[in-house]
Amino acid sequence: MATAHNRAQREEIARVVLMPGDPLRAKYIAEKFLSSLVLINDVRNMLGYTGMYKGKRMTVMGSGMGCGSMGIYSHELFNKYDCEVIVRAGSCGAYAPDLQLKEIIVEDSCYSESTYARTYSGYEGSIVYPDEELSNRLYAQAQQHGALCRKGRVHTSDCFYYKKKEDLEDLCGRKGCLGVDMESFALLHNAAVAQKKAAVLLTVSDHPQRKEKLSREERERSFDEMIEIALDTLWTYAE
Ligand SMILES: O=P(O)(O)O[C@H]1O[C@H](CO)[C@@H](O)[C@H]1O
Ligand SMILES: O=c1cc[nH]c(=O)[nH]1
Repeated sequence: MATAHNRAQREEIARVVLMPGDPLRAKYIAEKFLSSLVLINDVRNMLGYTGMYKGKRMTVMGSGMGCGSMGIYSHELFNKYDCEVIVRAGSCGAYAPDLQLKEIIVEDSCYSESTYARTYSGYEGSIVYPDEELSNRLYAQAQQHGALCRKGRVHTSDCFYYKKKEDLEDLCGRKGCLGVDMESFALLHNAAVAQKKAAVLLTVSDHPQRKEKLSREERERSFDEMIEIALDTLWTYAE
């Protein structure tokens, strides 16, 4: 079948998918954690692999950056490839002052001012939710791994760089967002519309208030704890 953005045939993609933003992180994950690997997509270098994890079939594929890119890939995975479960494993910036670098957030909701959902489906709300059961399983798995982890709301922004200073009192204080990423809103909304399951795990990579951040190499390769939590949780849904 293939699409304009994905050369995989339907049967080459598993029903459960792990999606980091960075396609090179997808390659790293696939090569480190999966066996019997097959490269199933490299259109636009958005690398995707299908392989075995602890005896079950899974796909790992990049989403790219921003709601536009995540919107395309997750739409196709849910609606053209019949995927049932997608977990995003990404990096995020911290808003909550007491978050630590490398701390993990399991999203319980996502706020955005993005027009993505309105454009996609006519949804007028600014908050979307993950699949509750999937999210609870991610959190339980994080606790089993002994990870430094908290559950909470995340802001999905269309901007990584801002000319106007972010209103942290509004985003963190009033709206209750622990941190910020750029894709969760599109993934969770697409899943809700398709009546499929999606959830998000994020590792804190930047803490602007504390002037702390991870290096480029750390963003590509140091998220093993989050990745294992995501894979072990997806395993419970895999065939
Ligand atoms: O690490 P990933 O998953 O790409 O996520 C975050 O990192 C990128 C910005 O550096 C954005 O895509 C943001 O959502
Ligand atoms: O969206 C993001 C991701 C990582 N760090 C940020 O500051 N923002």
